[in-house]
Amino acid sequence: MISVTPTNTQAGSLDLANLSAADTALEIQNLNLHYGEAQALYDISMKIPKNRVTAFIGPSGCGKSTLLRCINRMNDLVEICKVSGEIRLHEQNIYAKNVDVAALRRQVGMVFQRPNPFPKSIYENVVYGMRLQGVNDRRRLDEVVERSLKGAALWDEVKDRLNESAFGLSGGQQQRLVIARAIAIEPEVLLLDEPTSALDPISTLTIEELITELKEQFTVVIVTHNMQQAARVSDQTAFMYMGKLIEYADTNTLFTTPQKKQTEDYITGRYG
Ligand SMILES: Nc1ncnc2c1ncn2[C@@H]1O[C@H](COP(=O)(O)OP(=O)(O)OP(=O)(O)O)[C@@H](O)[C@H]1O
Repeated sequence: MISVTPTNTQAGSLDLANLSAADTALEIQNLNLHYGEAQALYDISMKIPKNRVTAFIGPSGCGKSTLLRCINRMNDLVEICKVSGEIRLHEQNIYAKNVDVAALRRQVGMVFQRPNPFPKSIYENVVYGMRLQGVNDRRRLDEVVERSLKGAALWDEVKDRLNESAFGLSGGQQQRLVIARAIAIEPEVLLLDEPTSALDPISTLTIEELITELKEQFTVVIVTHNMQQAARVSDQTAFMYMGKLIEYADTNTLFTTPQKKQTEDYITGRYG
């Protein structure tokens, strides 16, 4: 008995195994990852389609966040972490020696589980990345602030208090501010690591609606513990177990007719 019913209005199904280059945002190939002696990812290969939402699901410790963090090389910050294999963005392996990691992280933005606004005003949080790039033209920054806050469905709530501290916002508003900060520099890919797990149900719903809008402009990859959330927001779902990619399919297909017994056991709540 399948307990999760996909409810989102998913984009039409894609042949994920044979995705054309034009439809592919990222291609992960034979990715293996070790933390010291312990292997956390085993030979992961998958194509992540453009302008869609891809969810990584699976029981705690299966490697979802590790895989997500490989996509913008956040794992570089972990000294004992060793990666082999490739992740290609525009045909370029992001693990190649000549890659500018700061530039990669501008193309591949990330939002974490807990909202992490900077101790600055709402306005300065949004323009932080622009200022780092040396942009100080007020009119241009004003435009970015309005566009990004509208894009993060926060503008109407904060337009009259842009110079107030970001810490005065609710948790859900802070998470949307962090999304506005991430999209202000116009990345191509947005990585969301359990973005609603610290939020109340209403804020969660707002962020889920936002994710569906964001895919028009960005490729979104989300890690979630919550299968209902994956079913609501994602177009494709990857089920991982013990560091392996067990099944990757359109969300509707994965939740209604899983091909692997491990997937079926997980989505029907038999383990995890
Ligand atoms: N910095 C680290 N150093 C050593 N081991 C790590 C590190 N980060 C993760 N691991 C290990 O890698 C494995 C995968 O962890 P990861 O956090 O990617 O799983 P997850 O599926 O995202 O789990 P959760 O849903 O609980 O967040 C686990 O065994 C974890 O203990």
